[in-house]
Amino acid sequence: MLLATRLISDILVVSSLIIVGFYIYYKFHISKFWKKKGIFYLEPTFPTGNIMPFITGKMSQAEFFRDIYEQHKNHPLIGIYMLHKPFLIVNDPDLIRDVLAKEFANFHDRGLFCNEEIDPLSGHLFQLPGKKWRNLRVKLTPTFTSGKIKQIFPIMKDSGNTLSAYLTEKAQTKSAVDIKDVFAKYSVDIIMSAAFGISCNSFKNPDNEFRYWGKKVFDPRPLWNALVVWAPQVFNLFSIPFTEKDITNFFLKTFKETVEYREANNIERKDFLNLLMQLMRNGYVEVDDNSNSSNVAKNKLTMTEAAAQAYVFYLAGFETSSTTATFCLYELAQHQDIQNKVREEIQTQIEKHGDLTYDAVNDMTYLHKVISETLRKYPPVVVLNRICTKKTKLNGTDFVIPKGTHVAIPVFGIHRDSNIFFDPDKFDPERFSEENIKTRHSYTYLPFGEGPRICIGMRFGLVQTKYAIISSLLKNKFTLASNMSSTLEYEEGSLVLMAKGGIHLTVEPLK
Ligand code: HEM
Repeated sequence: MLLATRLISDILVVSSLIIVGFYIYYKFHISKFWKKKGIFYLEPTFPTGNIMPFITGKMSQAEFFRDIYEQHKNHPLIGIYMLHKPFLIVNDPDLIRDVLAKEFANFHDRGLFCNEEIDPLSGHLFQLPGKKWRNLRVKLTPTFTSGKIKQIFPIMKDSGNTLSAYLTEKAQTKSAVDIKDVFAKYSVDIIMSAAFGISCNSFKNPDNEFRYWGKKVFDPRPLWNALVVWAPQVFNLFSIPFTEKDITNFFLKTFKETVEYREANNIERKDFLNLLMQLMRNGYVEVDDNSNSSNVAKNKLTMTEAAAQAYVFYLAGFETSSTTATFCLYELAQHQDIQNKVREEIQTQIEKHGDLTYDAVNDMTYLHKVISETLRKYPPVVVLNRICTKKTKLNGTDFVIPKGTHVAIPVFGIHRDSNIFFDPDKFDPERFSEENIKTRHSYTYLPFGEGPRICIGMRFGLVQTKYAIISSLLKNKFTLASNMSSTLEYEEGSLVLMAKGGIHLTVEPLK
């Protein structure tokens, strides 16, 4: 008994000493990093640095960075601490261009968790660093050409028709719909069909397992999501995967089964899965007819590597596009004049092209402005991340960014900056007229990121989002449901910008 008591008190003394030691180290060494560098910084608190509000889920990542940006935007650079790690927020558009493009060679990675051994699905384009990322990006780029997307377009049309039929039925009774849920069904159907070759039919079968896993992947996990971005070394340290085991098993199994089925039955279908199978078989994607690049055999993808890419198409493509379509319709429901103008353009282009073709969608220039403005006001990815891989002096500053420094670009804050976008809370598609675009620095509008690591699926995401809006508006009119406010709160623990409580709209047939 006496021995046990002594042991406990020894443990307490040792732990207290460790905590006090770490506190002193934090207070007098770690937290002095930015001060010593002469960079404007926010005073950290032990042990979480500056990120307490979103580790505890009190604030969304979007609002956290927007508030810092808004309060200190006169500083081109701001130093903050994520736990014990110094992070550099870059506010100035010229410096942002340096990080994302000019000095890309020193900022090519995002510094996120990636460990294919303990988490096989983490080995995808978004999270991979260095040479592995570069090689994969080269291989995957031909997957997203305009020609390839045109080939995949019929998959979008199928899902668009199902979406349209669903909304038309709801309109008969002038019902309120949770539009985020509706667009999530539409997007999951497209991406599961295009990347995994699976037909989900989420409208007829809302509880299908693909919807279930899709929801699970995006369940808000404030601490987990904060760690993967801001302190990914925690996962390596304890050998824990970021992706939950059952999610990994599900996606790997689904991918492998479809690949084996297609191979056994010699099935060729125009979709991403087919292109990933080409990368497994040959190491390259067959180029479009009109392209002059050559098909040179390169390293082939393994089944797991290819599955990780299908998974990232799902991850990066599903939530971003459905969120954009949701916010877009939310704004159109509040601006009937804009809604009518979009609908008129849709009808005109369908008449001109004789059908709702890929080219007709691309000719809808007003719709493009409307989606661009939606992505300005509600960028799904609120912060861009990079890590400095070689010490770099940024142009026009005396500051040398040390190797290993994490960099954050506060997209949401910049998009809502009244000095850049006058009256930023106003929804105004004309901000994206050719003349108005020319008046702005090109690095002040970053919904898809920029530079060599820009979103690879941008074209696909835009067409998918536009098709959702077209399918919704053709026969129906939308207004805000009675329980909806014209101001929104955002989900705290979410990786992408998401409205709290969903977005509810009333749908009725066009007169
Ligand atoms: C409206 C829809 C979308 C938005 C707003 C969006 C936004 C973004 C952003 C901001 C990035 C980071 C760029 C950077 O760090 O500079 C990104 C990267 C990426 N996106 Fe998208 N995205 C969308 C749709 C898609 C779709 C449909 C796919 C695939 C089917 C996709 C696949 C990816 C991938 C693989 C990356 C990582 C690229 C790399 O690191 O090389 N995205 N996206």
